[in-house]
Amino acid sequence: MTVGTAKPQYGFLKVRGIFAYLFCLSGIINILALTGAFYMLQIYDRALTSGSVSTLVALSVLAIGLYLFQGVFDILRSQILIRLGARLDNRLAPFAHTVAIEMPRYGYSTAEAMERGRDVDTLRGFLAGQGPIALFDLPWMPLYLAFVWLLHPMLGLLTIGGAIVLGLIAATTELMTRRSAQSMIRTSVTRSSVADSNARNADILHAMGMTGRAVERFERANRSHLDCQTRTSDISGTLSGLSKVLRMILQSAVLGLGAFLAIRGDLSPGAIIASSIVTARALAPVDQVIAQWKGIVSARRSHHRLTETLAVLRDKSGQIELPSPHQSLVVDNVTTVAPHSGAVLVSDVSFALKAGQALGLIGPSGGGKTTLARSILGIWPILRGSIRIDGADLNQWNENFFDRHVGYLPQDVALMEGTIADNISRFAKVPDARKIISAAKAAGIHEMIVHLREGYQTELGPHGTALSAGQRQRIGLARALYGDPFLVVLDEPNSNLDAEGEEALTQAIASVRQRGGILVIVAHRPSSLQAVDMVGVVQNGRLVAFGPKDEIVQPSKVRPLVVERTAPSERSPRSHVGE
Ligand SMILES: Nc1ncnc2c1ncn2[C@@H]1O[C@H](COP(=O)(O)OP(=O)(O)OP(=O)(O)O)[C@@H](O)[C@H]1O
Repeated sequence: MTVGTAKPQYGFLKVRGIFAYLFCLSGIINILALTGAFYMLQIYDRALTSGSVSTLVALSVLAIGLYLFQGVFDILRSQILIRLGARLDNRLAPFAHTVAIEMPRYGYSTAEAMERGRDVDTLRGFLAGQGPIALFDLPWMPLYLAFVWLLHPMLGLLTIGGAIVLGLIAATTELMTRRSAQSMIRTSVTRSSVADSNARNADILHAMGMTGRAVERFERANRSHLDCQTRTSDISGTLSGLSKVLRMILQSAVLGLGAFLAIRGDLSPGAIIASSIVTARALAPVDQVIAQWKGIVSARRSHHRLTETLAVLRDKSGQIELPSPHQSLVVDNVTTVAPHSGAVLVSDVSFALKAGQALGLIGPSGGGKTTLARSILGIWPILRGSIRIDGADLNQWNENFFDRHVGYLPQDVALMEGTIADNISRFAKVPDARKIISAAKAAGIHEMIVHLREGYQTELGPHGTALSAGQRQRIGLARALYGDPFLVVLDEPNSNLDAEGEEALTQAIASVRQRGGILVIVAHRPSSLQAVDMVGVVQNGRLVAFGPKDEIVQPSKVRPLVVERTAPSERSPRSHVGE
């Protein structure tokens, strides 16, 4: 999957320096964390034995100073991690969102696509939590083990043994939760898909009394997600509890062993307390890592997916801006497959159009007209062949080309939340009022718009719900015509139009031709073909006929525009409709 956008700032790689800095900072914090142990050693073995109050005061002042330092470094570390999360978010969110927008084109569900956007949130949330702190502290564990070893090798051995057991628990947590964590993502995506589909089809659910069943469907998806979540939490919760108990046992065991060694005269009383403090501190990160395991796994998964996401973003920013197209559209031997299933939907289609020509695509329902229109615009990636505009492959044109020189009206119109002016101007940063009005006039909807109370500033709800289907279609047409694009593709633009709308459409097609543009229209009604000069018949995924309208559609037989449906295995030779 390649996506044309600005150059991705690969935030992950650039944070390596910060990670090194955080590692060193964690080193300082961990060294300072030995303060308590040293303080105990000095109090018991020096101040108490000498009975010197001034030594006690000096040691206490020093300890307080070191604690304060540790606190400052701790705050610094967590602030850096929070800012790192925000910085990653800033850099990655636009790219993750671009991919989320692109994914449905490749057959992914909206819920799967939205998951990419959530990955950025997951990663930022993780960086602001306790997980990374535990991970940064973990490598400094040997420092504490060495300290305990120096106090007495037997204490060192006991602590190392405890650390190994806790490490094994962490590894078991990873192994046992891996599979259920994956199922959790799957069930979460399914749940979001069901919720999304129910919300989108609210009208149908209400009108046909399907709400109850829709809720049941959601409940089932929700239950299986919750089951997965419970299983994962059960495993990590149990192992986390076990590790906590073990840590407490170990701490007491260190105290006990220390006391035993002290009784034998091998250890000072101060060392007993110090070893207990240090053991607790040494094992805390392992404990934390186990407790935070769910978050760590989610963050790792999000990181992995974002890395993949960024890898597929192809940089088109350096691409040379080609001159404005003004000559031709060539569809050369194009074969398109369905995203995901890989089924061939359109095969070996070739035709060429010159500036000033308009092509009407006709044929039976399901024949492949929409798929061909989508392939021409690069919405669905083509498997074989090429689409060339003024000789240059579609891949060579950058996003500016599509913005300035392409107009598209899809079958389902798809207006966005915003004003009518926003929608017509394609959400231009600086909308050009002249162009908006001219596009609205070309679509024959200017009068209707100015009669609205807010005129061009009328806010459309999500999906343009404030308008009728015919009005939405005409605003969609105006959006396709905005800025006089060179290539205009209209997919059944008249399915909701009245006679006046049809007339405006015919005029719009004629004016695209007059100004030297190229227009492709997917048509079901003969009336849409009035202003076109070329006709192509798409049947069973093939262009079975292509040529001047007068040759392809015989006026006496205009009715049979809808070609008889043939079995998918039959491949018709080139033929003329109505012959
Ligand atoms: N997302 C998809 N995944 C798989 N197959 C698809 C997808 N969309 C469409 N198809 C299949 O591709 C074939 C062509 O569909 P297409 O929408 O291009 O036909 P059409 O000629 O535009 O039909 P209509 O006139 O009814 O709009 C159909 O058999 C359809 O089932």
